[in-house]
Amino acid sequence: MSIVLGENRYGKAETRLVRVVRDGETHALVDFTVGVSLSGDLAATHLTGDNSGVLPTDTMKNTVYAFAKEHGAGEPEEFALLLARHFVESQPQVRAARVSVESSGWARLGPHSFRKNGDYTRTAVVWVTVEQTQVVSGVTGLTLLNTTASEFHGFPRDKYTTLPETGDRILATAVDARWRHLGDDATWAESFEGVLGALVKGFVDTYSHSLQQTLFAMGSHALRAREEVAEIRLALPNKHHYLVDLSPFGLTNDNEVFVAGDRPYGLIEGTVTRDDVPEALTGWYQ
Ligand SMILES: O=c1[nH]c(=O)c2[nH]c(=O)[nH]c2[nH]1
Repeated sequence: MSIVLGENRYGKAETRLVRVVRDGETHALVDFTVGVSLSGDLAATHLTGDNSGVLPTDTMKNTVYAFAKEHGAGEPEEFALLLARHFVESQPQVRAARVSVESSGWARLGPHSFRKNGDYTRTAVVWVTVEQTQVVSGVTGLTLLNTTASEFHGFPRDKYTTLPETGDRILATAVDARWRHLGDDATWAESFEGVLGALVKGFVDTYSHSLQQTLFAMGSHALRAREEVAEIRLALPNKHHYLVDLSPFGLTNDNEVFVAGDRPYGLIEGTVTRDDVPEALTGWYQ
């Protein structure tokens, strides 16, 4: 028996970057959380402690800030590509770089005043290897709710099933979506807004018999709306809303009073793909 080193990577997680662009009196603001992770010919440091190939994670953090000054921090995908390409091109032992950006939106209140948006986070993850580039955009925490047009029935029952069938319920979820681009040069902001709009439209316009059906409809809307997107991975928590029993108070409850459940919650996950696109790098949605 021998013990061998398996897959490994290293990097700097969650570098917090705020970049202000001063255009006279009017300022613009970008708020990114950046993750860098490198892999390649890095066995020596694990096996013998030879650090000759280990670009310090501190340097990765510094590069994020220096690039924000030198190149600006534009679209998350663009900034991530710039960083990932830099690490692969400048460090021969690095064969692949994964750079993630979480972008928090700030709504303008005045020339230099902003209010933080809490309704969702935009994300980008890029992988750059010596041969390949892959860009994945996404959104997390986009909470959507329909007060009707949702049923759930026809499911199997066993001796542990207590869930009543319903022909009218609240359907709510916090969308975690990632979509893989076919290329690496989309018009990122427009593409993001397009996918976001399509996902929301898919949720709103679908008469749902299950969150699974809604997931496929949302993914299909996104792929139909944006030809630059190859596939989309959705993770949809089912944010259950339970009818409150008002009968002890002599009151009826005709789908009007609910308790919003917290945990546990159903978690519906799936990928919606065009059937004619090249394969992704494995684990592209991670
Ligand atoms: O849309 C739903 N899908 C399920 O798989 C499920 N399971 C459950 O208990 N409620 C629901 N709702």
